[in-house]
Amino acid sequence: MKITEITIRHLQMKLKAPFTTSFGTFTTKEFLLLEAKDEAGTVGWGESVAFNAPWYNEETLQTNWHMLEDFLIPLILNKELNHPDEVNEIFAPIRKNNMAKSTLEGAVWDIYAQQTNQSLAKALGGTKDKIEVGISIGIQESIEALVALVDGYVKEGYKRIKVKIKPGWDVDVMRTLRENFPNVAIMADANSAYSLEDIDLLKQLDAFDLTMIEQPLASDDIIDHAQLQKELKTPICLDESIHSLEDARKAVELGSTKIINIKIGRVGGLTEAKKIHDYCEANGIPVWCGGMLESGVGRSHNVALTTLSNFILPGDTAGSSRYWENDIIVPEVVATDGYIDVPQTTGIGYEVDREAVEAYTIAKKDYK
Ligand SMILES: O=C(O)CCC(=O)c1ccccc1C(=O)O
Ligand SMILES: [Mg+2]
Repeated sequence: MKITEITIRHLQMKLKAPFTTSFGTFTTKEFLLLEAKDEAGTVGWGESVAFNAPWYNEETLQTNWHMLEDFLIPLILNKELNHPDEVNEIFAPIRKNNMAKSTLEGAVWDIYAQQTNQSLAKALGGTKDKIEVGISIGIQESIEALVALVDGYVKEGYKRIKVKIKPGWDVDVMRTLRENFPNVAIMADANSAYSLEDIDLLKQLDAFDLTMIEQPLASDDIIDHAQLQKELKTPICLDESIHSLEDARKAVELGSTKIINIKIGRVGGLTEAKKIHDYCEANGIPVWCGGMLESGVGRSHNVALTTLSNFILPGDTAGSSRYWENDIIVPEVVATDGYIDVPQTTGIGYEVDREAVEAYTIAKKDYK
């Protein structure tokens, strides 16, 4: 397999409803979509999950474009590749910039799956033909509004409800949810809004039988999380702090995390995501697939990854219609009773709707 042509597009899609986390509110989603073609004409797709501002991590879609254009694409274009795992090795000398790396690596995986006549899920070693999904709900105007939203999603069948928390929107919110939904799997995601000084507040969350608390402390920390986990009954799940297999190993050895949220972009691609998955499986650490408000392309990669056996907990990969009026893939990703059927056709298993892509594109550049 040899990639001979690449196109980067900058897309802008309006979210159906604003999504608020402890670090900011999204009303539209801007992202890069990467199309790669090999010498046989096979087309593969990758999505950058970097946002337009460095809130979640230090990358932005503009830094991703720079890294892809000036460093990553030149390393891959016209190079003979036998397997997508080689991309992970080729990119290794370039530090960090994981979301940029993952954008191109994902497209290579899609092409590889098609060239070997299998679904991306099978190419990754996945075993499930349907996956269990949960949903992530942003910070709302009022607790009543949140309860009404959760009620709707529970009735739709989502297998786990995650809510965003921040100082001032935490203990009362979680108590009210537990009172209203005694039998639902509920968790909280703080996106690094707390420090060890908040330990008494965080301990109050232990009363609500939460499945886990995600990334309560600093985005680059694994030391304080270990301290916090000693004092908490609720399992800690790391998101922002884990960028590689090495990070995962250190966090697990220190006792900083009992569960890991794997995001393909954050860890630099599907190969590294698989490595973290395999390490966690061998060490009794359940994983689940996080989300970054992806379009259908990124979503399809998340669906494929979630078919690996140690994705035991429901992920954040909700159906397309939870985010978009019109997604850029056909069919859209559909969640029914909290399950998504994994497509069996080759590659990502969904057709990219080129008309929709063009309609959302605000910039574009070709590389040969
Ligand atoms: O529905 C999704 O895609 C997941 C939403 C979500 O929780 C999230 C959205 C944007 C940035 C960070 C996060 C997160 O998991 O921390
Ligand atoms: Mg998170």
